[in-house]
Amino acid sequence: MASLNYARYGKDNIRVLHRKRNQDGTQDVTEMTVCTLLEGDIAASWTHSDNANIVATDTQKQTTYLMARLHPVNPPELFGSILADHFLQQYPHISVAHVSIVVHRWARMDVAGAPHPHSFVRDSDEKRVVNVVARRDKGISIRSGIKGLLVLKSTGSQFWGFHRDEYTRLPETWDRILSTEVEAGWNWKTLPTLDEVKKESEAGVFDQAWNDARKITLETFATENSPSVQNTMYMMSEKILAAAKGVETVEYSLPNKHYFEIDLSWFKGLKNTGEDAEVYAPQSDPNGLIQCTVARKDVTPSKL
Ligand SMILES: O=c1[nH]c(=O)c2[nH]c(=O)[nH]c2[nH]1
Repeated sequence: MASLNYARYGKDNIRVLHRKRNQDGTQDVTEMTVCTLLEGDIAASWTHSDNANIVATDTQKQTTYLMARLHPVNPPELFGSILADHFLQQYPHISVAHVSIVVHRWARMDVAGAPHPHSFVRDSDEKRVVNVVARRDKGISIRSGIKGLLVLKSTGSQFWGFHRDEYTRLPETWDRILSTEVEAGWNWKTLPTLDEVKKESEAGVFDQAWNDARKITLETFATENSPSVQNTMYMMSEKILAAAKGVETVEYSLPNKHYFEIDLSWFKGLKNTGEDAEVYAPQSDPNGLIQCTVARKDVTPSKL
């Protein structure tokens, strides 16, 4: 005998572009990729070929388009909560609704020195991401984040004092290139209702936290003389917790994208290592991968 231990289903890669016409004649665009996943009294579809309780994934897609037409799409934390809450309100047999949103960058173009009213450029692969989980009678949990923010510093990074034994080859360094593709997330205190999410949204806390987290990430990366990726990400996390009061935990996942020095001394004794290093070999793989979850002192981290 078998039993269905866990099931959820939905529509992934729902692509939406929203155009907003402003009173002053300018327009805004928001492009996002949405994933919806539902849980609840749905097992019979798997176990007994009974689809009566299945809200078709196509319906979930149509609902996503409709909600984007009927409600604000910004901030994504609010839109995700509206969509997730709708699934719980509309379908009593659905107990948990997951909505993930990836927002793609469209930065307003500067043309002849002025912001253009309706033209945009994809200036980076960086994404703003949001994961919303609405649980019936248990509130709305939101994780906000940044993905794909590629950064590099050509000095101001060290790595020394690490454990050494007969397996160690890596020399200590007091000056190296540091590069990473930032993946950062911050988990909000669970909000009891959609109205509470709306209040937070109207107070601007989600956009403020995203701006602060991005600024903190970039400024800490640039200005700290980093002793390790580990320490740098901890500094960033501490600052985000200080800046965003409604955030309970901060997570970072940072690949260490290595740039190796190249010994060129075989050519007439040419110096290209240590203080003389100018030409480096970027490495695509393997890469270090450093991760952490940082909580306020009074909150027990859930994933450590
Ligand atoms: O910042 C770093 N942390 C490490 O754990 C590590 N390991 C390594 O080889 N280089 C680095 N750099």
